[in-house]
Amino acid sequence: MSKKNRIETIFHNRRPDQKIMSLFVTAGYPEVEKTPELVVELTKSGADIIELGMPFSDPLADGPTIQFANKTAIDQGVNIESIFEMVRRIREKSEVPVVLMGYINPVLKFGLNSFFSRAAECGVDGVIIPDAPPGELPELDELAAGNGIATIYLVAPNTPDERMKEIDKRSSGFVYCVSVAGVTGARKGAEVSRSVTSFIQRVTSNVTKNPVLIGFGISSHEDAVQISKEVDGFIVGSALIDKIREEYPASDWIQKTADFVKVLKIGEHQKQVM
Ligand SMILES: O=P(O)(O)OC[C@@H](O)[C@@H](O)c1c[nH]c2ccccc12
Repeated sequence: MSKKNRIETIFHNRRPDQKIMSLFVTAGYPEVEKTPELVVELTKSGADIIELGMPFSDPLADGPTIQFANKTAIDQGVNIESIFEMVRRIREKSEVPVVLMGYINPVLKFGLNSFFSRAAECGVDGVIIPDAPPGELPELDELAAGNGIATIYLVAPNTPDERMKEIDKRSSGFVYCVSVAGVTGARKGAEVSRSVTSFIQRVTSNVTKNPVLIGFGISSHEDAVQISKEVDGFIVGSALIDKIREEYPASDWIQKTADFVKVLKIGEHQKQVM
């Protein structure tokens, strides 16, 4: 992969005690025109990586919050081409690593070859395609690598050790550790922390080449700190979208969302002493 990949740079430059925070938003939610501005503001509030969801009508791994965001975006006509345009606009203002996250069908329909070359042109740094298991589409890995784009694969509690090693080998950028079996969605803190410790130990002993980010169900700074202790950082999606949904369409919805992100990153207390 090319040296300039922004995801690599982020992990390379981070301080030893710093947890990388990746935020997921559905491209075009709540408004197509606002996605670039929202992303730039999230970055100013501490997002280290942005995952842009490519909305799909049948999002198998997603819970109600992201399904709702998907539907809102699709109803506004969001498609892969318009998402590339959003990334291009983000790049006018920010060097934040952008990962496109979505399902394989629309990508295949767009054409793998043109998908990866256009993605690279617009400044995309990585892809997460949960229903394209590592090894099943070798041309996807080749095209991504050829265009300097990281392929981020997922490990889950039901992934055997040997498979985790294989996933690590085939991944670049980072490995996405899905903390619980099930779909995306904010969960209560206790539920997040209880069952995952031994799973995380298994992940950190099998995934040795790539950094590991953990996601699914994180909704507060406290959850994030606790669950990411042994890994390189964390991912938040549904809780952020819930927040946007709560604030939108008041005129200050972006600012309110950005404030929520500051607290997610550093905690309520630190925010007050800043
Ligand atoms: O929403 P949560 O529970 O905070 O989880 C992150 C998640 O939203 C994001 O990374 C994601 C959105 N759709 C997915 C599908 C599969 C895996 C991960 C995802």
